[in-house]
Amino acid sequence: MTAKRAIGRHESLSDKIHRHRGVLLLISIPAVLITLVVVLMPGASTSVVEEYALRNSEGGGGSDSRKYAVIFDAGSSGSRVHVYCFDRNLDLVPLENELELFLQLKPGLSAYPNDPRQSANSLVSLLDKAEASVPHELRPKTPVRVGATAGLRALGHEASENILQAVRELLKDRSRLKTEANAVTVLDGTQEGSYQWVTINYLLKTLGKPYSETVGVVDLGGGSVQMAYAISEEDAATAPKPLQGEDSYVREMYLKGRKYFLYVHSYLHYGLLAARAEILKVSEGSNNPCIVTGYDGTYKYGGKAFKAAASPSGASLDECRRVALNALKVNDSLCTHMKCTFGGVWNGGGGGGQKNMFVASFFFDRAAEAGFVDPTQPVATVHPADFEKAASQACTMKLGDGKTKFPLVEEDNLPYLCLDLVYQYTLLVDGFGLKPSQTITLVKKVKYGEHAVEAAWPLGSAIEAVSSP
Ligand SMILES: O=c1[nH]cnc2c1ncn2[C@@H]1O[C@H](COP(=O)(O)OP(=O)(O)O)[C@@H](O)[C@H]1O
Ligand SMILES: [Ca+2]
Repeated sequence: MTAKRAIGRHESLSDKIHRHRGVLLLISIPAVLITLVVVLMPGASTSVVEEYALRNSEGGGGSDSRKYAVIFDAGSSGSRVHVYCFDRNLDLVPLENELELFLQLKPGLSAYPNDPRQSANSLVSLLDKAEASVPHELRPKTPVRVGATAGLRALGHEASENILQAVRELLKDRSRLKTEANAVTVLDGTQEGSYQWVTINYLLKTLGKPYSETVGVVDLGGGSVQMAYAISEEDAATAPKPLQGEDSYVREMYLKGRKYFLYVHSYLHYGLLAARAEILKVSEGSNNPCIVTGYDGTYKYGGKAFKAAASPSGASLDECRRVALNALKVNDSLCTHMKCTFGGVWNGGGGGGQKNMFVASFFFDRAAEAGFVDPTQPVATVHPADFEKAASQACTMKLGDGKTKFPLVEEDNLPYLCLDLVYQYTLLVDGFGLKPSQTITLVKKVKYGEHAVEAAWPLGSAIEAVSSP
């Protein structure tokens, strides 16, 4: 019975084919022609092969779920690019051997205040290499962002806008990457601080946990310094209202299913290189107790020159501390809030989110140069007091002995080693109110699986870029 029905169906199918052979011929001729064109056209056949190769190289996972992001960090002292690749769970996946492509060069965009085109062109080599690391067919889907920080902030609106416009044109002319609206901007300081907080907590896998289990961050750049940490909803409700033109103290963020209230503040002109100028301004053209004994020169910052000369009696830790406190404006009479850091800025109220502090950028670099952390390790556990201890040695040395006493310090930094270390100690203890004995983590990179990723704000920006629809 079954066999009979099958035969019957076979017969009727061939009958049908026979009856409709004219229509079938009409359909099949264009189909064959289209197939021939697709296979023979050079462009089309290349893309078919490339997609196949990509799928194979990814072990069958498919490229569809992978998202790349290219983020430029246009910092005050240099430009850098980071390329990240995320899987569909928003976990980082390796590009080649590392979890990110990271390239950097000096100087930054703000070194060309009067030549926007040259400023933008300084990014060309970074752009070309970053783009080349993104698979061909994913480039038009891959967001590229350029975030400029303190260097362009300090240049003022017109000069910085001209440079950003030249960067937008460079991306349009030279790149196939996707530029969203507002992809090329000066980040405001609170944005920069919150991206840094997201970066570190993402890499530590503390995102999604209660706020008191997250870590706080300090990022000491060349031009500005940021602090960010999560606070309770109740503390957020009591945050002082920002004055007109100021950034608000609290950002609400929704991450991994949890709402966070992030205290964040950025201090323009208090990055390490800018703070040198502030400290030299205090002694206004005369000798300065922070300058290493035996040095007499000028310090250039932001297009201005400052006299940087040691006093005949040499540098002094105590006197340098006084000058640093003066430059920081650690002065309670400025504070109209319950408790301030410095310059009249609210301190955020402290709490569990500030218990563990991850302190990045120049804090790590100077500690490594001064020799009390290992530069080959991604993180180091120290205490603010370690900066004071190193400062007491730097402030009593003679310039001529610098190279033997501190062999890792870059030559240009030697005259300023006492100043830098005193400033860093003063910033942590008198500025941010940390105890000298508190354990803090100096961080250059954060381990993520077998790899380590740069502890810098661009990852936070990349996560936002690939999460938005
Ligand atoms: O990706 C990074 N990884 C580690 N350190 C970084 C990275 N980007 C910047 N830094 C640190 O920041 C310092 C310079 O700050 P930057 O030029 O970004 O100033 P800004 O943040 O005030 O604009 C560098 O010397 C370095 O210590
Ligand atoms: Ca920076």
